Amino acid sequence: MWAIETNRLSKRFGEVHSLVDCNLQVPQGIVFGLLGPNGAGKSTLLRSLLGFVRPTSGQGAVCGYNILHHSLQVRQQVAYLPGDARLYRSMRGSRILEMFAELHPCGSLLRSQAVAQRLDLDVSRRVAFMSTGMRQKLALAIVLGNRAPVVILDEPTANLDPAVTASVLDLVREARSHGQTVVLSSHIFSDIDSTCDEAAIMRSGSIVAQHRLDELASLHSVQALVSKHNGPAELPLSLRDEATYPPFVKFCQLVTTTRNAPQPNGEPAAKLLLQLNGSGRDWLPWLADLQANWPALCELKIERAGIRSIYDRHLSTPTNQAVPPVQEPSN
Ligand SMILES: Nc1ncnc2c1ncn2[C@@H]1O[C@H](COP(=O)(O)OP(=O)(O)OP(=O)(O)O)[C@@H](O)[C@H]1O
Repeated sequence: MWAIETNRLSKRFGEVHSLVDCNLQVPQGIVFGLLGPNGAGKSTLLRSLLGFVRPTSGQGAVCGYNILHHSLQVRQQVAYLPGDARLYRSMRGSRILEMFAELHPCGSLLRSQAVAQRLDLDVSRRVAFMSTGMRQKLALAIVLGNRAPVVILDEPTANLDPAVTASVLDLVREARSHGQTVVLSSHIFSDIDSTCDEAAIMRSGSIVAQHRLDELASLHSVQALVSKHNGPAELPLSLRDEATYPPFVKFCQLVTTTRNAPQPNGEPAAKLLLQLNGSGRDWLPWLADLQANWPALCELKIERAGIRSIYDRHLSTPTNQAVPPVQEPSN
């Protein structure tokens, strides 16, 4: 049984298609990342699972409970941190922790107090007098103190400083060690890379990619600017057709960009995206040759390919154009 499963889940708000045939399967007991640009539909998806948004069509289940017909049971299985958690402003933090611990069958005041302490939160203050980050810590103490089978966190580390973010991510890993499934919606690639076992990318209301992160370990991504100013900007022959790629090149795309590089002549630059598999011993000499023979290529940046490289690939392709299939490392 999946912890979370959706089948062609769709939601339309008037003319806005927030979810479009969204298919998702989240295995039990893992930390699962959900990424996507603003407006991709992440919050709508999470809210649909919990019954806060009624889907226009499609199906979904949480721990086997149908999201349309067993909404109460679904909520009993889930500890949910909304993206815009709002708490009663006149209440003190301590009273809020008590109230939420009583409300949920898997809640625990002691555990929530312990989380608040780890996050260094003074729970004696009234919510109205807390800073944005303090309110976020309070909401996290409610949710991460809960032992529900599924924990859904919509941008949990927004507004938190780096030290608190690290503590929150530790708590997420601890939740997994207790057998909980955690869904983490975030814009922060490093949080996803360091914490998640698997991640999905949403775009325009659909899941466009889903990956186990350990499968990305032997991939490197290369980004470089291609500046017409220094010579021809076209791809070399060997990179124009997949059939002639060197064996370690898993992906290659030249993307026109106006974002990154104002060119001296004001023209848009192009960006080369490469994905290379295997040991650097194999591909570093090839990359050095490529640069030596292609003067337009500059500002090479090589990184271990985390989820960001997959994200860039999917987001750099226009919506009406198919993204090349993902090539997993063959080793
Ligand atoms: N209640 C609503 N009424 C109308 N449109 C909505 C509503 N909720 C969401 N939308 C629209 O649905 C789309 C998806 O929004 P959603 O909040 O799910 O995106 P998101 O991926 O969570 O974005 P972000 O990263 O900015 O939080 C957006 O176009 C948004 O304007």
